Amino acid sequence: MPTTRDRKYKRILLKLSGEQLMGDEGFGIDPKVLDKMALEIGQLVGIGVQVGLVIGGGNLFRGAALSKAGLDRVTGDHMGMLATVMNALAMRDALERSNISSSVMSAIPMSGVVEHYDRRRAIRLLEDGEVVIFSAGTGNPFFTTDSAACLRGIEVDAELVLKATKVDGVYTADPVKDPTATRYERLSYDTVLADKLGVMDLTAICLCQEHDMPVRVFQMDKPGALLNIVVGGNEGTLIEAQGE
Ligand SMILES: Nc1ncnc2c1ncn2[C@@H]1O[C@H](COP(=O)(O)OP(=O)(O)O)[C@@H](O)[C@H]1O
Ligand SMILES: O=c1ccn([C@@H]2O[C@H](COP(=O)(O)OP(=O)(O)O)[C@@H](O)[C@H]2O)c(=O)[nH]1
Repeated sequence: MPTTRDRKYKRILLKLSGEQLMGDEGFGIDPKVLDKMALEIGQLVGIGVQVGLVIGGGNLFRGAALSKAGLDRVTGDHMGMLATVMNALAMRDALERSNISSSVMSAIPMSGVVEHYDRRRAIRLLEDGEVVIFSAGTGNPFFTTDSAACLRGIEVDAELVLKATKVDGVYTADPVKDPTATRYERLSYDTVLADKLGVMDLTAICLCQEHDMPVRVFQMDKPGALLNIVVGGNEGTLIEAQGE
C-alpha cells in the first residue's frame, strides 16, 4: 500500500460525472457506488493528498436535454446546477459515514443547506485535510461541470485536474462509436482543440491551456486507478502543453 512518501501530488481536483453515481440504475444515485467512491477518495486522503471534488448532475438533469424537451434553457441549466448540489450532499454523506471529513460549497448561495463558495476558506479546509466538494458548477448557465472542475482546480492551486470517465482515456475518436480509435498516452491541449476530441468540453480545455493546468482523463471503474495516479502512475491520458 502506498504511503505519504510515495505521493506525487499534494492537491488535486477530481471531477466525477453525475452518471457515475447512478451505477446500474437509469436515474438517481446508487448508495453502493457512493460508498465505493468514498473508499477510493479516503485512500488519497490517507496518504495526505488534498482533494477538491466537483460532481456533475447528468444522472438527474442536464440543461441541454431539458431544453430539447421544451424547457427554457436557462431554467434547465439552473435545474442541472441544483442537481449537482444534491449529488454533492449525497457524496458528503457517504464520505462522513466513512469518517472522512468533508464540506460542500455551492456557487449558488443556499443558506441553511450548504455554504457559499469561498476560495480562501476552501484552501484552508483543504490544508486541514477536508475533502471540499464544489457544487452548483460555475453558478452560470451555458457552462458544464467540466469547466467548473477546471475553474476550481485553477483557483485553489491544484496541481492536477483528474477527470473520471467511462472510458480509459482520450482516443483519436469516441471509442464508444469508433472501435478502431486508439488511445493517447499524452496529448497537447492544441490537439484536443484542433481535433475536437469530445471527452471534455472545449471551454474547459481552453481554460486549462491558458493556465497551464494538466488534466488526466482516466477510468473510474478501474480499481486502484485513482490511487495509482496520485503516486505518479501512468493511467489513462495526460493532457498538457507538451503532449503529442
Ligand atoms: N476522443 C474521445 N476520447 C475519449 N472519449 C470520448 C472521445 N470523444 C467522445 N468521448 C466520449 O466522452 C465521454 C466522456 O465521458 P463523461 O464526461 O463521463 O460523460 P458525460 O459527457 O456524460 O459527462 C465518454 O463516455 C466517451 O464516450
Ligand atoms: O457551470 C455550470 C455547470 C453545470 N450546469 C448545468 O448542470 C448540468 C449538469 O452538469 P454536467 O452536464 O456537467 O454533468 P455531468 O455530465 O458531469 O454529469 C449541465 O448539463 C448544465 O445544465 C450549468 O448550467 N452551469
